[in-house]
Amino acid sequence: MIVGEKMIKVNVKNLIKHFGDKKAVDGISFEVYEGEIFGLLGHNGAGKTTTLRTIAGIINDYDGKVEVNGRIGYLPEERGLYKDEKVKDVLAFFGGLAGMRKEELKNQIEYWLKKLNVYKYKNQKIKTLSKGNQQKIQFIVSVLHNPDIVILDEPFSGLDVFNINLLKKILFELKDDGKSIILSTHQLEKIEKFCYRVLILKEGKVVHYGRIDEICHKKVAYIEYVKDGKLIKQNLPYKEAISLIKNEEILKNLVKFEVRNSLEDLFLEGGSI
Ligand SMILES: Nc1ncnc2c1ncn2[C@@H]1O[C@H](COP(=O)(O)OP(=O)(O)OP(=O)(O)O)[C@@H](O)[C@H]1O
Repeated sequence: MIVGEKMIKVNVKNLIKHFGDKKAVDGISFEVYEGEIFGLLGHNGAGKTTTLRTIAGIINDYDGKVEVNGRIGYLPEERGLYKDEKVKDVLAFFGGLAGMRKEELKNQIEYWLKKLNVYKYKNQKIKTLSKGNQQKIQFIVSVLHNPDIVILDEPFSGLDVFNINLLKKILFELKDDGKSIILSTHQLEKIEKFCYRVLILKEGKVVHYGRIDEICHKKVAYIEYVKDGKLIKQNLPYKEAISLIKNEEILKNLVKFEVRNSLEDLFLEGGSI
């Protein structure tokens, strides 16, 4: 589907997913375009992994609509490779599963191992590699078959600063090549100024959705006041907060009023605006 100039690669509409009584994802909607890095943010348990697994086709029983337009590569949160097998054999196995031809597979394995600085381990068993290097091999599994949409669940966890930067550089290259990257993280500092657009989730619901620069520049006020003996805490659009404190009763009982606009603030409070 094309909207304006942009090709939509993933279209999620009113997605709801229950696990028993637990609503893990509660009616979220968003789009991911061709050639962008899209961030899914939220604290532990916010619903990020469930959303990514649904897009990846691992979860099939859900309400709502999930349209995927292209081939998917997926780095799961729970890392798991065949630890007693050699790096090159594991990659050949997964590439084969994805339908890659022998010659192409050989070239791609070599290309990616070199790109991620792990070529020298190609004949070693997975279990002999450090955690970070095992993760790099698992990342290679997710991109080896040249997917259009790369889904990465917490791709930076377990990597040192050098490798985080290496991975970021590679993700930028993939984006410039027209791929759509969807990644999740609970570490904000890892994605600020990196993802172009983000979806912030809290308890399965969308708290913010849009361009990171717009979200950060949207003026928000955090307000605390006592009403009927209860402390009310709210994040509100700045103008709304101003008109609220024009109410004498609220002004009299005001505990805190702060103007906020950084992503970190919005993320931490998770208020609805
Ligand atoms: N297979 C499952 N069975 C039961 N409950 C589940 C299952 N998977 C997820 N949940 C619940 O759904 C909610 C959302 O979980 P999810 O893993 O999607 O969150 P998350 O944002 O990825 O968290 P984290 O950062 O900790 O990985 C949590 O309350 C979790 O306990």
